[in-house]
Amino acid sequence: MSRPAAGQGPGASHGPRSRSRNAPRAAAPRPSPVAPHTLRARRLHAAYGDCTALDGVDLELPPGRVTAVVGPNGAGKSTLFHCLAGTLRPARGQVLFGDRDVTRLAAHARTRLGIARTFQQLAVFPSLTVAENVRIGAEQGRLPDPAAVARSLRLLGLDGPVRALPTAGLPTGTLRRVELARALAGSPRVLLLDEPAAGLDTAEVTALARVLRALAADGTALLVVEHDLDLVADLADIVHVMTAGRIVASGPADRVLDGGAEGGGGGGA
Ligand SMILES: Nc1ncnc2c1ncn2[C@@H]1O[C@H](COP(=O)(O)OP(=O)(O)OP(=O)(O)O)[C@@H](O)[C@H]1O
Repeated sequence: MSRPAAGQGPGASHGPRSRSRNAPRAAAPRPSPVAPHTLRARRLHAAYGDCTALDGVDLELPPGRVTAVVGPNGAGKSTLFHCLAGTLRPARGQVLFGDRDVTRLAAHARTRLGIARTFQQLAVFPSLTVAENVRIGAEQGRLPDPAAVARSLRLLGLDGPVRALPTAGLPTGTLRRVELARALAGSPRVLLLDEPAAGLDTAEVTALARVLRALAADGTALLVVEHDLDLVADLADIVHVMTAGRIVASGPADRVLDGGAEGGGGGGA
């Protein structure tokens, strides 16, 4: 995702150094238009003591697209995820939601704006039923829409008898669906997914991919931080490879993942 620095891009050394006053004015470079609900990280830096976790990361999550971040352990994926979700404040850089700077906005306030997340370590309330857990998502989200609870339960196949069961003791695959349904019940515009396939079997991963594709087709922006490269290849419109706190390659999955992303490689950006 690296971009040429100002003055270093293609053609930067060409053209006259000065031009006559009457020469036609070249069109001023315009910032590319940003869709109103695009979540963006700009030049993010984060550190834990002496350990640099993010070293100038740029990322864009456009509506209707699945964006994946992959890379070896310790690359900085979770740190980036936390900065986007609002559970970690970067040392430098910005997080923008459309034109709004949300860098200093707490996680719950971002959820209200429509930035929802799931957790790598499942975080459902064990004594509450499936439906009660999902209802919490509707209350905390962008729109307090009671119909969204039923819709989310249906989308995730949780609208049968399981909806009335306490979540304690339910299998991991079901709990992942509960988490996702809870996030969706708030009608988010952006969905941040931290290892959504962890602990799922092949059939569950296939079903998950189908749901996530449908959400993107409906206009939701998705971020998937994931070790399951088959899922990433199947799902992502664009893949960013992180190593040592930087994005070192970006592009379509078939190009980027050929380089062996989990080993820290990756194709050309
Ligand atoms: N709480 C913490 N305290 C100190 N160092 C941390 C902490 N969390 C992460 N780090 C360090 O920051 C760097 C980035 O870690 P991060 O968890 O963001 O990477 P990751 O790509 O998500 O790794 P994984 O795939 O293992 O989850 C690593 O060097 C890690 O050891």
